[in-house]
Amino acid sequence: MVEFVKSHGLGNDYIVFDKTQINFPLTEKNIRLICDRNRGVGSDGILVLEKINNQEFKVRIFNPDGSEAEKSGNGIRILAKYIYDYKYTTEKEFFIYTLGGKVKASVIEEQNGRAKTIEVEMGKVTFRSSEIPVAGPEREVIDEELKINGEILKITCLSIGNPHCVFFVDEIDEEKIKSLGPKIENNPIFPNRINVQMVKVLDSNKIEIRIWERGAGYTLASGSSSCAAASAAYRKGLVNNQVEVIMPGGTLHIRINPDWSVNLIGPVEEVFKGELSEEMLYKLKD
Ligand SMILES: N[C@H](CCC[C@H](N)C(=O)O)C(=O)O
Repeated sequence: MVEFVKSHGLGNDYIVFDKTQINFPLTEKNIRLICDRNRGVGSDGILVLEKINNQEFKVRIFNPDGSEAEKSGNGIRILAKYIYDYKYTTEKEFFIYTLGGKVKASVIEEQNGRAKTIEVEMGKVTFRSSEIPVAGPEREVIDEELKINGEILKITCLSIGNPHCVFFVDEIDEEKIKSLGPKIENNPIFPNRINVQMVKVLDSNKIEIRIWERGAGYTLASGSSSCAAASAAYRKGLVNNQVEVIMPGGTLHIRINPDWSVNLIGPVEEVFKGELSEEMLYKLKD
């Protein structure tokens, strides 16, 4: 029997598996099938948890297209809630190793022994082209021109473990992010592809964003995208170091520290628990 929990962070939903229960290969085909909203469980991604000890955990993060991600802000909050609620730890603060580095999660609000609000130390951002990566000469990618759809965009790119491409607008336009998103995501100057954010600065402590995620497409919220958009705006002097990031799914609170490490605070909700049926497991093992 393969059990899972389905949770979301502001409408960005993930399926959580315990690694010890997984008895099928984590192939692209299988990840795509499980994340399929018609033929599978359906989600914006999969988290596979491995316990190291009472305070250290490891996670693999998968996008619904089957690709593996280095980091996920909503994913880490969802995983932290799972670790706490299902008593994998006796602590309220613990570390999670991701492909994009070690992060620290803290349960900062709970109700009846279940985590409601999580803070994540997401790691440091870098604007260096070689660390994102962005093709071309070694440089910081700030306000560079990129031609997309015959339009010249000014982009600021960074990594917080996973890669992000940020552009600023006067007015949010959902159709525009849905048309530009895939063209930017898959542009050859991004060897590992890239997550995309359209950003409208509302005031010195508030931005509104729309997201096109690498390997997932349009999502209602994204933690790492929130960190990236806030960091790009801060680097350009458009906001202070504490930023509310407003998305269709809700608001996340970001703090950019002097060393360019970024903290993220936001809610998590568990929706249901389930188990993969024998028929599904038969397909996954095929
Ligand atoms: N699609 C992302 C991973 C998930 C990020 C997002 N869901 C978040 O909350 O940070 C990537 O390939 O880097």
